[in-house]
Amino acid sequence: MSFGDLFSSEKRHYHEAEKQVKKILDLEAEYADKSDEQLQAKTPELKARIASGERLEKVLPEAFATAREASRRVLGEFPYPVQLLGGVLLDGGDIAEMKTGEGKTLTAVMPIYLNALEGKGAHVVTVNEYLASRDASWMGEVYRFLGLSVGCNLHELSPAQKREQYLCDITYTTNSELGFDYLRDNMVYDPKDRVLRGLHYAVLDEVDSILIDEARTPLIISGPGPVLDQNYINADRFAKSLKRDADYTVSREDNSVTLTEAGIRKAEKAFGVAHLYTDQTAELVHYIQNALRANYLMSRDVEYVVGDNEIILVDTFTGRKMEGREFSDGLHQAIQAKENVNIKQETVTLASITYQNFFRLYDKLSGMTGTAKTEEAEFLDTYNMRVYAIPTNKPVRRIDEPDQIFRTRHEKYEAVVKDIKALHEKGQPVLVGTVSVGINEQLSAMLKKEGIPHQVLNAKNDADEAGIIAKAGQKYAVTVATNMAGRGTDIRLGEGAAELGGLAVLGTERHEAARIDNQLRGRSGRQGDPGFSRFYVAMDDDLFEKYAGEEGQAVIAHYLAGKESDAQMRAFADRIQKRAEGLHFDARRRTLEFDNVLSEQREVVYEQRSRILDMDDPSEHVMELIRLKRGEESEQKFRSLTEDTDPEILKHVEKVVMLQSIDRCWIPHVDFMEHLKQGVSLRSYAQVKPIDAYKEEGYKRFNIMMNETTELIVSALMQWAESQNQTE
Ligand SMILES: Nc1ncnc2c1ncn2[C@@H]1O[C@H](COP(=O)(O)OP(=O)(O)OP(=O)(O)O)[C@@H](O)[C@H]1O
Repeated sequence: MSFGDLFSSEKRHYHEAEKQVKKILDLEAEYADKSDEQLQAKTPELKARIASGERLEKVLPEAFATAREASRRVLGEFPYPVQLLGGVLLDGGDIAEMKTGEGKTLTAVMPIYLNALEGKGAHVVTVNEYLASRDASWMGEVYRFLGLSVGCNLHELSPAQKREQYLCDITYTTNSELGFDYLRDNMVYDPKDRVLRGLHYAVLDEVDSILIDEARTPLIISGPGPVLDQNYINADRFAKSLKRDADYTVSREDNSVTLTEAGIRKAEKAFGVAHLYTDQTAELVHYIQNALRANYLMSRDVEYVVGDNEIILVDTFTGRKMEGREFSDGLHQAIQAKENVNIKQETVTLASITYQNFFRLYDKLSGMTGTAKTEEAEFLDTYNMRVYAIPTNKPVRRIDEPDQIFRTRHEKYEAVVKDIKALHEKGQPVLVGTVSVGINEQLSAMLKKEGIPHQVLNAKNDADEAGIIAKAGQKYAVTVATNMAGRGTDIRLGEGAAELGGLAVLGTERHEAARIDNQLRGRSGRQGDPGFSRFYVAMDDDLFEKYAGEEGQAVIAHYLAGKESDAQMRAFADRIQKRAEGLHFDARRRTLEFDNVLSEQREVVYEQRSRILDMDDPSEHVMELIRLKRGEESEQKFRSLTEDTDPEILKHVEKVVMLQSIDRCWIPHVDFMEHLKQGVSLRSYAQVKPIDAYKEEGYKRFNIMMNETTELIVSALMQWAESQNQTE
C-alpha cells in the first residue's frame, strides 16, 4: 500500500466514523424520552441481536446512544459529539488522540459497552491501579445501570478473585497485571487455576505509555533455578587439578582457556563420560569451561574482589567496585566455587513476553491518549493501529511559547525560579515539569530558599498525587512534578485562575521524546481554558550531553562563542530530540525482534500445554508416545506396570508429568533468549549476526527440545511406573 492509499483509506475510515456519529446524534431525542426501564431493556435486546449475527457496526448507533443517555442519567455527563467520534474510532481498533481534559474516561464507556455485549469480556487497561479502581467505580455505575457486570483486577487479588473479575462483562485492570496474568495462566497445572478467559477487546488508556514507553522492557516471571552448587564445586576441583600447557592452554589475546587432548582425557575420566563433547554433555562442558575461566583468566583483586562471603566485580577501567553486579551465565558461580564462598542460587526466566506481542493477542485492540501522532508510524507498523487526532470540544486557547535558550543549567534554573516567583506573586497557578527526580528536588530546594510555597510530586504514590495535581490549578498553587506524576488526572482551574491567565506550564528541560513534552504542555488549556507553556533549554542539558555527538558539541561551542542565534538553537534542540527518539525506536525494535523469535515458539508451547491441560484422558497420548519412541514392548511393559493403579490417579500423574516435561524444555530456552538479550554486547550481537541467525538457532534448539520433551515424558513415566511397582 502506498502512502497515498493509506491516506485515503484513513480519510474514508474517518468519514465513516463521522457518519456513525451522525446516526448516534439522530437518536438523541428518542433515547432521552425513554424511561429507565426502556433504556435498560436495550441491553438484552442488543445482546440477542448480536448473538443472532447482527454486525457490531450495525448495532453501534443504538448501543452508543444507550450508553450516552445512561451516562447523562447516572453521572450527569452527556458525551460530546467529539467524544462519540473518539468512541467510534476506538470501536474500530484504532487510536484516538484526545487532548487532556477532553474526557477520555467517558469516551471509552460507549465502545466498551458495545463490545461487552458480545459476551466475551471487554477490558479497559490503565497504567496504574489507582486509575483502574477509580475508573471502574466511577464508570461502573453506568454499566451496572445498563445491567452489565463490572470488575476490577488488581495485583493483591487471589486467583479465585481475579477469575471473578475477568468473568465480568467489563474488566478494568493495569497493563502489567494483565500481562502477568497471561503468563501465569500458561504455567498452571490445572485448567481451573487459569484466571483469564481469552483476550477479546481492549481499550488502552494512555496507550503511548503502555505500547511505547514500557515496550522496552518485557514482562518476565523468574523463579529459582536449579541448585547447582555441587556441579560448580566438582568442576572447580577438576580445574584446579590441571597442569598448565600439559592439560590446558591459555590465550590472553582472545581471552580463552582450552583443554588439550590430555586435559580432555582427564575430564572424561573424572566425570565418567565416554566422550566429553557430545549433545548430552553440553551442560558438563559448560561447568568445566566456566571453572577454567574462573581459575585461569579471572584474577582476584583485578577482575573481582572477595568481600564478605561474596564476589564483587571490579570495573577494570576505573578500579571501582561494582556492587550488586554479577558475571552472567554461570561464571559468577564458578568464581564463587573457586574462592569457596557461598554459591548463590541462579535464577531462571520461567516465562517472558513483550507488551508488543502480548497486546497483539487481542482480537481487537484500541487506545487513547493525549499524545500519539508523533509515533503514528510505529503504531501502524507494530500494531496495525491508525492514529486519529480528534478535534477538541472547544478551541484550544493555550499559547505554546518558543523555548528559552540558556548557556548553562545554572543560568537556566535561576531564570525558572525567577519566572515562578513572578507568576506566583500575581497568583497565577504554575506547574513545573522536570525530567528527573533529582532536578525535581533541586528546584524544590531553590524555591524554598526564595520562600515560595509549593508541592513536590515524583510519581511515587499515584493516589496521593492525583489529589495534589487536581489542585494544581488553584490560585497561587505552585506544583513541581516529574513528567509521570499524577498522570491521568486532569487539572481544573480554581476560581479566579482563568482571569490571571490560566495554568502556566514551565518545562525545565526537553525530554528525550517530543511526545512527553507535549503531554506536559497539555496539562494546561483543557476544555478551552486559557494558559501557556514554555520550555527552558540549556546547552549542558542531559539531552545534548547524551545525544548531540561530536558535531553537535561543535554547534554548541559555536553558540557559546556567540556565533549561533537562539532560533538556530531551538531548531538544533528539535533535531537532537529527533535523534534520541530514533535511537529509542531502534531499541524497542530490537527487543521486539528477539521476542518475535520466542513468540512463535511460545505459541506452540502454550498451545501444547493447553491441549494437555484440557485432555480428559491423557493415557492415549502417552501410549502413542511410548509406542513411537520405545516400541510395542515398552508399551506392554508400561501397561502391565500400571495395571493396578487407580485410573483417575494415573490420568492425573500422566498429565502433570507431560506438563512438567514441556516446562523443563521450554524454560532453558526462554532463559537462553534472555541471555542473548541481556548480553553486555547486545548491540554487537545484533550488528554482527543478522537476527535471522538467532532465529535459526532458536528453531534448532527448539526442535531438539521438542524431541527431548517426548523422551522426557516417556522416561519420567517409566520411572514413575517402576517406583510404583516397587512400593506395591
Ligand atoms: N461530556 C462531558 N460532560 C461533562 N463533563 C465531562 C464530559 N466528559 C468528561 N467530563 C469531565 O471532564 C473531566 C476530564 O475527564 P478525564 O479525566 O476523562 O479527561 P482525560 O481526557 O482523561 O484527561 P487526561 O489526559 O488527564 O487523562 C472529568 O472531570 C470528567 O468528569
